[in-house]
Amino acid sequence: MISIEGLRKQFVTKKSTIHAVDDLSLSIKEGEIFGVIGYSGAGKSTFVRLLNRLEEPSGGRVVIDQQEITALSTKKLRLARQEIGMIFQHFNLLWSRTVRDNIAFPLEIAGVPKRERDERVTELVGLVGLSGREDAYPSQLSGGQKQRVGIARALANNPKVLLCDEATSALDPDTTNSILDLLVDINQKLGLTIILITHEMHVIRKICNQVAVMEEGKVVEQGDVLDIFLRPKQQVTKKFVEQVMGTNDENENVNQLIESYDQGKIVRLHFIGETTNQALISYLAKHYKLDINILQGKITQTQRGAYGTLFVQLIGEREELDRAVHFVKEDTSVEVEVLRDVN
Ligand SMILES: Nc1ncnc2c1ncn2[C@@H]1O[C@H](COP(=O)(O)OP(=O)(O)OP(=O)(O)O)[C@@H](O)[C@H]1O
Repeated sequence: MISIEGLRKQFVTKKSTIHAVDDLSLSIKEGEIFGVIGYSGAGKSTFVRLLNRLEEPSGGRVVIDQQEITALSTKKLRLARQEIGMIFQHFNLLWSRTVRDNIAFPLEIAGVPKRERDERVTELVGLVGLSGREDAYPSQLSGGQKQRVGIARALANNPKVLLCDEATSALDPDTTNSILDLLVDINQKLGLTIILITHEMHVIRKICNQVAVMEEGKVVEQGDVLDIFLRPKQQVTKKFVEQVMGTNDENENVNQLIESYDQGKIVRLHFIGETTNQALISYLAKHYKLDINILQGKITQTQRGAYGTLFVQLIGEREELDRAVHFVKEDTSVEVEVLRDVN
């Protein structure tokens, strides 16, 4: 759906030349929610603004739905932008216009007749959950509601792609979650491809399928979200994963666990993304003669199921414990490591 090749943007200032986006190549599939994460200054905003040429590239190619955006004349670009919706951290609403008129604005520009415009606005207001607030002004809305207006306005012309530039960064955690849920809902209902820029890994974890990590204008790591959580390679990626999973001070703790719980087996269960495995603990307790003691762990949810680690103590006859461990190894996708066997 989107192909980006060798994209570059330099800002030349009196003192220096800043390579905000530096030879960046990516391809993004149709219907995907693609996250781009990086710390402040990594070049994320510049990157996303290059995609619809709110910022003119210094070099490289952007192709969206078979249309080479980087080769379009100003006039054709205006039309192409109707296919690319965008939402912003600070909403960018028109303060003197009501919710209804904000959402109608891109339709007016596209020359949609009044009756059709009204119908479309009513539909969009319902889609983003703002029915009843059509006549409110932005100043009368909460942050989450303002972003809902931003989303409805971005969707007005039925775009194929939605660009989100730190769309939840100004919102509190609950509101962030409700806006992220809305984005997933829209992605599923409309089959829209979403590119989402953020500095928060929990946003990526919650809704993205794919993620690219940016540092100094480049993509330094990229892949399926679950794989990136499982095997982060770059230091910067490891730090982002730690935002969600906590720091990796397990090794010290493991020795402590082994010393404190001297009965049975101590095992580490590593959940890597299949939701069917979430009932594993109760399954083991029901089907094998053993007691399970959960000692420590952290499990989080991604779009592809649970990810995380659980340390458990299995108490029972050696043979029964061996059978249970064998079952987990052979018949589930949960990775199991015996840290201390029966004494
Ligand atoms: N118009 C501009 N003129 C000069 N330098 C710029 C301009 N816009 C961005 N930059 C520089 O380009 C680099 C990347 O900025 P960008 O805003 O894209 O990063 P970011 O990852 O989005 O960070 P943040 O989340 O803080 O906005 C920074 O060094 C920034 O100072």
